[in-house]
Amino acid sequence: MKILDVDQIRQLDQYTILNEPIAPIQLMERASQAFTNWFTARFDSKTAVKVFCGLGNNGGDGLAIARLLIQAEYNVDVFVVRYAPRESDDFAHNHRRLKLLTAPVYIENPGDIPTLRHSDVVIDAILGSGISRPAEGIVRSVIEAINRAPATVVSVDIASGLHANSATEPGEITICPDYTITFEMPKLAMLLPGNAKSVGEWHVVDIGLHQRFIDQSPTPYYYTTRDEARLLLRRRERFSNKGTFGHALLLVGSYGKVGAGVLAARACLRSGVGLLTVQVPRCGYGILQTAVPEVICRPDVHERLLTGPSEVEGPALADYAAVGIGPGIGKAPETARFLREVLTNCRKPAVVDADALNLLAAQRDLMGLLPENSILTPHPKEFERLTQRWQNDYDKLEILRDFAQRKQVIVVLKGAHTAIALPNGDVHFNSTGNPGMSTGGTGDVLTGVLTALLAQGYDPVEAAVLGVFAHGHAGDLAAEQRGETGLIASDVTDSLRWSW
Ligand SMILES: NC(=O)C1=CN([C@@H]2O[C@H](COP(=O)(O)OP(=O)(O)OC[C@H]3O[C@@H](n4cnc5c(N)ncnc54)[C@H](O)[C@@H]3O)[C@@H](O)[C@H]2O)[C@@H](O)CC1
Ligand SMILES: Nc1ncnc2c1ncn2[C@@H]1O[C@H](COP(=O)(O)OP(=O)(O)O)[C@@H](O)[C@H]1O
Ligand SMILES: [K+]
Repeated sequence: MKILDVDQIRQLDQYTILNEPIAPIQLMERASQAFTNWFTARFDSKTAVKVFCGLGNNGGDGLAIARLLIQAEYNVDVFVVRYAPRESDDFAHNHRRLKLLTAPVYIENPGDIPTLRHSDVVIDAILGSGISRPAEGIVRSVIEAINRAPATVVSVDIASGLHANSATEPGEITICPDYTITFEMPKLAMLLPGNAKSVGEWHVVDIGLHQRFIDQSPTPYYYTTRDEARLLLRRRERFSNKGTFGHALLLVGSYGKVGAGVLAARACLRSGVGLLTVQVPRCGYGILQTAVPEVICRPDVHERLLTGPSEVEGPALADYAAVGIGPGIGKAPETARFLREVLTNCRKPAVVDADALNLLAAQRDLMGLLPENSILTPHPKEFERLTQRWQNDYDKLEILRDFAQRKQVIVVLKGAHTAIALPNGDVHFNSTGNPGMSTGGTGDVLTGVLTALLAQGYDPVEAAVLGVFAHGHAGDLAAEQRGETGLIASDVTDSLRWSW
């Protein structure tokens, strides 16, 4: 799904109005109905609803929502924050209609702000995507009062005060909602960690904006939907054999971190690889053979480190269908030398994770050896080591896009809504995963998943988008079974389903 910016969404509204065609007020009605459908499914009609409206179209939505809820026999109070003399045409239209049912209360001074109770549900329709300056004066006072109150808060389209696709500067205030119900597509702001409090749990509701305009609109930002991820999945052919699904090589582990290798290996096997060889330091031999009997184990000649040579013969590096390197390998100079050798000899895109990334950060010339379209999977700290500090999430996104383009690699920047930056500058945000996955070893599982997809011949871009989605989906299934708190990395592997 594309993520468009505010200007594009405004043009999309206009295009829909002209080409569907639909009257602007009808489009507002459709958006308000979509919000109301979500709201009535979530809160019953005994709920005390307090709708706070601004004077633009977001406020117009609020007035229409209030009318629809009154018609559905909810108990609704409406407040209009009168911060300016002018109101939008569609606000005025909905104001006239609402006044036939109820009298809104006008808030012009802080003394006009009502007291909110724990049982109240606030609908925040003060400012929407049209915000063009920080919230000040009475708007600020109302936002502060709502944030202080114990009530549940649901924002219409976007939390009042939050910018949809640019940074909220220090000192700016936003509503901190429990929920955001946004129209048609997520806004970039909703995918960035710094805005977590200004977004809450968010849901997209479809308001039928014109698909042709969306298709034609250029954007570097995408959000992976379940349907899109499903389309990437390949079926296993009836007359296949293990050769069909590739022979992968994982280079993993060091003394004390052999478990990282076990996690990556199990996830690789659960992701459909045909055959898997795992090279671990000699101390990991017994562990790996016991924990994962399905793999071919190549013990390194070194007892504790990965250094390269093994007594066990195997294919040349270039003959493996895919190579994954990093989980648990440590940062010893011997391992750094081996990494250099691997990157020099590996002609196919590789998966590079964890300490392999830290070694790249320490010896930047190694980056020049990365095979084109390799998949790097840093968490934010590892990415910072590879690049530089950033000022805010938007700055980070630019650094991310620039890095992927300059190095011609795929960067999977992990976290909630993992951002996958492609060599062409596009960024795909993931839609699956949960905070239960913030636990040691889940990243190692992802390395195994991605290596398996490359070995099966998935194009690296598709492998990254699909693998990250499937890994998060498995995390969500695991959390359903055990809850988030008790979730461990092996649960993610055990929940890999490859269907959704
Ligand atoms: N395609 C869509 O997504 C649709 C959007 N609609 C609604 O329209 C909203 C956008 O409407 P508008 O463009 O009128 O924007 P807003 O409702 O956000 O209002 C902006 C108005 O307030 C002023 N303003 C900007 N920043 C301010 C501040 N800090 N303090 C006080 N006033 C400020 C602006 O000059 C403008 O007049 C969306 O968020 C959504 O709720 C729906 O009605 C219809 C369809
Ligand atoms: N809050 C979260 N929401 C969704 N996914 C998360 C969250 N926290 C962590 N994850 C996922 O869990 C994995 C953690 O990887 P990483 O930090 O490398 O862990 P480790 O190095 O211990 O294996 C990543 O895939 C990341 O996207
Ligand atoms: K709002």
